[in-house]
Amino acid sequence: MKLSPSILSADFANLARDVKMVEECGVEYLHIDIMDGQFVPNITMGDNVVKALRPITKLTLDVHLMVVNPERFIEDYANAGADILTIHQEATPHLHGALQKIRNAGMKAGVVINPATPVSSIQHVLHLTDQVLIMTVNPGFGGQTFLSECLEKVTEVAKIREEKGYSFDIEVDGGVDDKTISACKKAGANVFVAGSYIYNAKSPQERINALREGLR
Ligand SMILES: O=C(CO)[C@H](O)[C@H](O)COP(=O)(O)O
Ligand SMILES: [Fe+2]
Repeated sequence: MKLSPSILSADFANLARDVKMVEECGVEYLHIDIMDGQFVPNITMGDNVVKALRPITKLTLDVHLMVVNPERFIEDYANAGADILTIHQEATPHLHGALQKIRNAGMKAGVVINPATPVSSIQHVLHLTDQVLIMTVNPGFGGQTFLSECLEKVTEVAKIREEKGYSFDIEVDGGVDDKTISACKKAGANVFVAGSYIYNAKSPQERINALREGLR
C-alpha cells in the first residue's frame, strides 16, 4: 500500500519544505499534477518543477500528465527525473505507442481514465502498463468530492489483472480521505493519492496517520 501526496495542494512558495515534510512523514510517492489549460481548464506546472524537486527528495516521483498529446513531452519528463509517467487515455489517439515510449525512456508507464471513461478503453494496453489510475473526481482541481461510482472500475481492472496475470499497480486519485480510502482499498486499489486532505491541514502527519489507519 502506497500513499502519494499531491503537491497540487501544497504551498507553492514553500514547495521544497512541503515535499520534505511529507517525506519525513513516511509516504512512498510524491504525486505531481501537470495541467495544460486545454485537457483540463487549469494550468499548474511543467517538467521544470519535476527537475527542481528531483535532487531534494528520494520519493518516487509519480507524475500525472493532464495534457493533450502527452507523447510530445515524454523525453522531457524522463530527463527531469520522473519515475512514473501517467497519461490519459482521453488525451491521445496513440496510447499504445505513447506507453511504449514511456517505458523505452526508462520510466514506469501509467494510464489513467476519467470518471466517464470505461475500463474497456484501456484493455488493449494493459500489458504495457505499470500503473492504472482510476480518477475518482473529474480532473482539473483539488478538493473535489469523491465519486464512489468510479470504484466499480477499480474492481473491474483488478479482476482483469488477476485473469491475465498482469502485475500493474492500481491507483486512485481525487477526494481520497480517511473515510473514502477504505472503500478504495476494498475495491482493489493499492496506491492512494491525497492532496487537500493532507496539505490543507494543521497536522499533515496526523492526516497521513489517519489514512494509514483507514488502510488497516
Ligand atoms: O489529479 C488531480 C486533480 O485533477 C489531483 O491529483 C487530485 O484532485 C488530488 O486532490 P484532492 O486529493 O484534493 O482531491
Ligand atoms: Fe492527480
